[in-house]
Amino acid sequence: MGAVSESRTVVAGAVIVNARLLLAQRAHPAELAGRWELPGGKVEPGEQDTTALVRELREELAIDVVVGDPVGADVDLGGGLVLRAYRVNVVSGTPAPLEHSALRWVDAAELHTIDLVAADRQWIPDLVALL
Ligand SMILES: Nc1nc2c([nH]c(=O)n2[C@H]2C[C@H](O)[C@@H](COP(=O)(O)OP(=O)(O)OP(=O)(O)O)O2)c(=O)[nH]1
Repeated sequence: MGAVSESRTVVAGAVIVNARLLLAQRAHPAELAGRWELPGGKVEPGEQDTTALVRELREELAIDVVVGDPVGADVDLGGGLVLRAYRVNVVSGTPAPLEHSALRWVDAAELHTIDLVAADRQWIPDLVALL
């Protein structure tokens, strides 16, 4: 009941190691392909954000993470989607681009110049503060 009016959360993870942030290059859809994002995906109905983010990063990157604090503010993507980022710590595995075109580690300077997915640009100051 009421499903059409409820928003769906997209969770995204900020993996930071040695003052570099892990970005993933989208392979699809066409309008986002080639642009860089924080890896993650949609929270399933009834699923916790943290559970969803652990699941998504296992599926997309083959890593196990512990989810930490939120990063920045939620971003309204339109179409009933709300985007939310969390800091995550890798507990096992090495990130591999299982569902993305490529992965890249960026420092604060590179974060300003890379072609981020538009919604993620709002988090640049928050992410730079963590780098
Ligand atoms: N994962 C992720 N998605 C983002 C980011 N920024 C942003 O606008 N998006 C958008 C793109 C998509 O419209 C939506 C997430 O879709 P997705 O394709 O990653 O989700 P998913 O893995 O659950 O895939 P699916 O159910 O659609 O097949 O959020 C981001 O930083 N990370």
